[in-house]
Amino acid sequence: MKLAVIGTGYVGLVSGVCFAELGNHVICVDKDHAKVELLKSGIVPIYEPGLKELMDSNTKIGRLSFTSELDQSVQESDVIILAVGTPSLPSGEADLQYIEQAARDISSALNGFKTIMTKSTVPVGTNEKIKAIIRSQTDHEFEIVSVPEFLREGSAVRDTFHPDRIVIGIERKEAAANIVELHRPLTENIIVTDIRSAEMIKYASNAFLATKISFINEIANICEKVGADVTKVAEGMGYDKRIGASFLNAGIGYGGSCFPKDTQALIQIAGNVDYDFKLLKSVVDVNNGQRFNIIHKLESILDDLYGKTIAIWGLAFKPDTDDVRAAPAFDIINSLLKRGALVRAYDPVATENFKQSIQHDNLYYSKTAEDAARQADALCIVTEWREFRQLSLQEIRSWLKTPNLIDGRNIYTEEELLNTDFVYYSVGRPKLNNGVREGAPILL
Ligand SMILES: NC(=O)c1ccc[n+]([C@@H]2O[C@H](COP(=O)([O-])OP(=O)(O)OC[C@H]3O[C@@H](n4cnc5c(N)ncnc54)[C@H](O)[C@@H]3O)[C@@H](O)[C@H]2O)c1
Ligand SMILES: O=c1ccn([C@@H]2O[C@H](COP(=O)(O)OP(=O)(O)O[C@H]3O[C@H](CO)[C@@H](O)[C@H](O)[C@H]3O)[C@@H](O)[C@H]2O)c(=O)[nH]1
Repeated sequence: MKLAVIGTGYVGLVSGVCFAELGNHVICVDKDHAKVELLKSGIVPIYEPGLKELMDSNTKIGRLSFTSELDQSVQESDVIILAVGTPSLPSGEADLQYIEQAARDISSALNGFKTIMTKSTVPVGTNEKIKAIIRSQTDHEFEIVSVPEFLREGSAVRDTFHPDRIVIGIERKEAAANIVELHRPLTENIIVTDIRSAEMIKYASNAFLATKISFINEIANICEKVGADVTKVAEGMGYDKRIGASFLNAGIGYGGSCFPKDTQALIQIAGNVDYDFKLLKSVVDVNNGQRFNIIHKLESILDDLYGKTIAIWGLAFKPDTDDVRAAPAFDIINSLLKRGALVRAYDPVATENFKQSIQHDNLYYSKTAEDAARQADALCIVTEWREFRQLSLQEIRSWLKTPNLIDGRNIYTEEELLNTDFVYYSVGRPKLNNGVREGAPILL
């Protein structure tokens, strides 16, 4: 099949490359000329494991190309895939300006029947708007299909080749054949439904996953007070197939370009039809507070943070990505700077992106984990990069001025802390002091 992918961000680029790998001819289009030039010269503008190799091999054999010329790409393709951004407006609603512009751009280029497939996450009713925009500008026939994307950053290539399901929302089920065929090599789990339900499946899925995270984080906060261990609690819950073990990792809360924006957007979608989505509002509230537990824990050890040196390991919103959109590290670092702390931050790949948003006299970006930790009064683990896990606690101890470790992602076990002199705070597990549990009240 011949495909044009509009928007070469995390979703568009990964989808384009993977569809090419499946044997389709793919033209990736972006209005960002600098990005297109990078892609043309073989440089992947994002960090995503496994993407570069597939991009290179498919470009080489001529199945994959990059351009800013939308008209020609649309005219040469059977299926047009919309993968432009839908960020949040200040109100929390999804900003549809990019997708509406892309719809206008496509409509003026149409030269015959096309299938227009929306992968961007869009509020219920948006595909109908897209249809109306295109209909108002062309007499050519076209079919609108909503195929929401469920990939995760950091494992986007793997997720694209092994999706749990493909959701296809379409007005006339009989028109779905080519889109089913396009996705058939990926999974047997293909659900064909109406467009509004497809749009809602995407928001409901993200909102549910966000709810799981806030739920376990609240359980973790209670565990800290009653002397229980949330990792054991989650394990015990997870064996119940109705609950499931995934997405029960307690920590500093969710970030990224999807959960924060999509939960807000769903609250707005509900609000627009006079429905007060109380549960989801609480999920967001819990998440917004969770990251500050790191600050409270630091203050409980160091008291006043003014003039203290705090090392931050991890700036990306999760490991294996350079994406810092809505990363909890922003709030944590800003809060430390506000208290007069000196911050030494390190991330294996996301530093450059992070730097573009915060520069401050008291914020130093280190080139190594060791450099960030040197002579620090405390070390905070904000993102669970594998690199951090591979360092020995003895080594880390030798770099720090005082052995204070705040593990926001529970990367160490209690056993590993035995025989060390760390003051160790994690999330939802008892505080350890010199390897010994401290402060857990005994419940009778
Ligand atoms: N990032 C994810 O993990 C993920 C996963 C699932 C769904 N989504 C959804 O997919 C959509 C895209 O997300 P993303 O993270 O890939 O966005 P992104 O910001 O990384 O990329 C969007 C790209 O679209 C380009 N663009 C915008 N308007 C254009 C136009 N008119 N013509 C050509 N190019 C245009 C931009 O220049 C940019 O390169 C969003 O709706 C998002 O919610 C994202
Ligand atoms: O048990 C968990 C799992 C995740 N997180 C956090 O949740 C956020 C999101 O993580 P993840 O879902 O792995 O990454 P995303 O790339 O944001 O992917 C989510 O958002 C995408 C965009 O809509 C969807 O396509 C994916 O299905 C959905 O998982 C990150 O900050 C994680 O640290 C936790 O705190 N605990």
